Amino acid sequence: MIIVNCDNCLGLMIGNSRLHWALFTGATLEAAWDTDHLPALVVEQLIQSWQAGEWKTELFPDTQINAIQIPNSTPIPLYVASVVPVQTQLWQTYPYINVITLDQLPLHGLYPTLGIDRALAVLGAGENLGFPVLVIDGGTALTFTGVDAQKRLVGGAILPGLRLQIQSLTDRTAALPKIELYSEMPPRWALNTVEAIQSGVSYTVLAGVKDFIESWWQEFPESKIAITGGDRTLLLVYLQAKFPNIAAKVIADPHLIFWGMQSLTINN
Ligand SMILES: Nc1ncnc2c1ncn2[C@@H]1O[C@H](COP(=O)(O)OP(=O)(O)O)[C@@H](O)[C@H]1O
Ligand SMILES: CC(C)(COP(=O)(O)O)[C@@H](O)C(=O)NCCC(=O)O
Ligand SMILES: [K+]
Repeated sequence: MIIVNCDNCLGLMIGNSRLHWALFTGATLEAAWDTDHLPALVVEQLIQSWQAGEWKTELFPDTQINAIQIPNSTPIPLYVASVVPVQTQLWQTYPYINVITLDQLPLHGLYPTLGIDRALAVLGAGENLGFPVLVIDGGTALTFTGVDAQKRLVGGAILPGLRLQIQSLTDRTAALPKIELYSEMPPRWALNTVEAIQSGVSYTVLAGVKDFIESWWQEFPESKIAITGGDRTLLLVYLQAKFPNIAAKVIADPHLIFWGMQSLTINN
């Protein structure tokens, strides 16, 4: 297991849609924000500044980090977890990078190709809420990841996330338009194309989520369930609309991956 030792350090989770950033001071999560994947030139600029101990917060306009006064000082340590190897590559020239890998986590029974985002999120959820725990991550992919009381991976599942489902219909059909999902459950029996897509995606995903949760509770009746990722709020609103009793027991938390990183810090 690695020990993350930091006064001021950056955490970076590289997802398939976006970058997820965190500023830690010791074991405290001071700020978290998301950006798009960055062009190589911007990455170069950041690397050079951080090496000189300068934060370059102006490169993250309109994000939480701009509200924080951080003194420039020594080179800034960067802890990276990534499920996108070409994006990881961009940061590899930074001398103060630490790439977090599965073997560094205090979890058992992980299979070698498991996503580090899933492992960190389920670790973070378990450290905060207790084990066993099930994590639902509504990201580019929608994933379920469950760990038992002994911190052993029980298993999980992967399906296309909400945006990806809609996008794949638009991309691979002639007649289906580009649409957005609304923050409310649409009517099930649609009478137009837009609502038909909205209905199809939201009702089937919701039925799947409910089924995975109920199945998990059959094995682990006392287990906490946490939901994270860019679609967590939408999924929870859908769940509240159709299955309020289940929704009431699902805990939404955008920072599970960073709680996982935080649990590795020396000050923790
Ligand atoms: N600015 C955004 N860019 C991309 N996805 C977004 C954005 N805001 C909300 N989302 C939603 O978040 C989901 C992606 O979740 P996210 O956790 O960012 O993915 P990843 O961790 O794979 O990068 C998409 O399905 C989309 O519906
Ligand atoms: C399933 C994922 C694509 C999810 O990535 P994300 O949606 O968070 O960008 C990622 O966790 C991954 O690449 N996993 C490797 C395969 C596995 O977990 O079994
Ligand atoms: K994710």
